[in-house]
Amino acid sequence: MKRYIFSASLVIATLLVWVNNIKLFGKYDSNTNQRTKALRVAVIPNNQKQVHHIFYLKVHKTGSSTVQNVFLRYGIDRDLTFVVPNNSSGYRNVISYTDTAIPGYNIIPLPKDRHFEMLCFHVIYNRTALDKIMPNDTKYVAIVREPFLQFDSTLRYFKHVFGDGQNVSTFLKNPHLYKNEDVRGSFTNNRMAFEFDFPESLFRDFNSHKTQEYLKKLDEEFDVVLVNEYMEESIVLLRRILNWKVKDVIFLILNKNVLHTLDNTELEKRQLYRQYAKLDYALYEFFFERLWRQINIFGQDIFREISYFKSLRRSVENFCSTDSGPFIFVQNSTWSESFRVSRKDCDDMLRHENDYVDMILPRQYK
Ligand SMILES: Nc1ncnc2c1ncn2[C@@H]1O[C@H](COP(=O)(O)OS(=O)(=O)O)[C@@H](OP(=O)(O)O)[C@H]1O
Repeated sequence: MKRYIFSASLVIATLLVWVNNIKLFGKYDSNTNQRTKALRVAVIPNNQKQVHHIFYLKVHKTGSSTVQNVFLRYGIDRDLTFVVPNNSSGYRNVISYTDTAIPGYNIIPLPKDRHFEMLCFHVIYNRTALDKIMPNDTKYVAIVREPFLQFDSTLRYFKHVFGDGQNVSTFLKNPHLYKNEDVRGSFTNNRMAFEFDFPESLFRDFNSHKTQEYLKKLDEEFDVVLVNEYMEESIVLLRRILNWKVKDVIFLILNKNVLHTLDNTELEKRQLYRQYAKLDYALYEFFFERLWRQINIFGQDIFREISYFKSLRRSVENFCSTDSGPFIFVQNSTWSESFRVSRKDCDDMLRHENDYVDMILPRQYK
């Protein structure tokens, strides 16, 4: 009888683990019957080394500067070698608005006896080209934002080009009448998808099947895609996958635009934009869903870390925006040893990327 109960319990336990795995690990690649890369990378042993090889796709108007600052701080502190723009874009902090990174064309050549470790300036993704400059074990990270908010942020940022937003509905009703249709030069034609290097034919002629095929490729190639609306959740996931310390990933919000264009025509504009920016919506929805699948792999503990991180960030934001002493002391926790956040840390978190370029250049190319 005892043996029967034991065997029955074992069967039930096995079934529970199996069901739980399906729930936690979610999607299986139908071709290989394997978990997709994003879900594999999330299961890392605790004793793994910190990741130093990173490509970060800094997608425009998604909160990308806030996250870039985390990479710049980390890389500078450890003297990592950055891929740096050579100013051919006209900007010191932009590799290219239209192309991927190409040595001798838009990036400064590799310093002697070093290899590139981090790329975090604006550039267009292209895996074949990036494989030529980044190490094989590079983690690929990117960021997306709810498409209409990304579009609205773009319009406000480039107000000198787009005006005060009055003509947006007219444009969205007939986008093909505008030169915006040339996807390479455009900041409003599915810009996020363009930066992710979606095939150009899909911008002219949307095809759901081909879009999903391309998303499958991105799913295999990117380790973490952060979602602006869940920034803290995304950053905690990133910290775990890179095996970095809590202090490394604290951030202050950068590049906030206080202007607002959202008004009583917003609903109409949203509907028109969804019709127009099909690639951006497909991209966002895909990685939104994937973010939560990845987070869930870590179980309840990651949710505790997220709420700890949110409250820590509030304290840091408060400290950095007031005149309240030279540092705050952060007690040790399940996720971190104790550490201090100093006035210098606040300055580092707020420093503009151009100032980081000025710090990187003399170190790498002395
Ligand atoms: N942490 C966090 N969470 C949510 N949103 C954030 C965050 N950090 C920056 N932002 C918002 O992102 C917008 C700026 O994006 P980028 O830094 O990518 O702009 S840029 O392309 O580098 O110019 C800009 O959006 P708008 O204010 O709507 O224009 C920022 O407010």
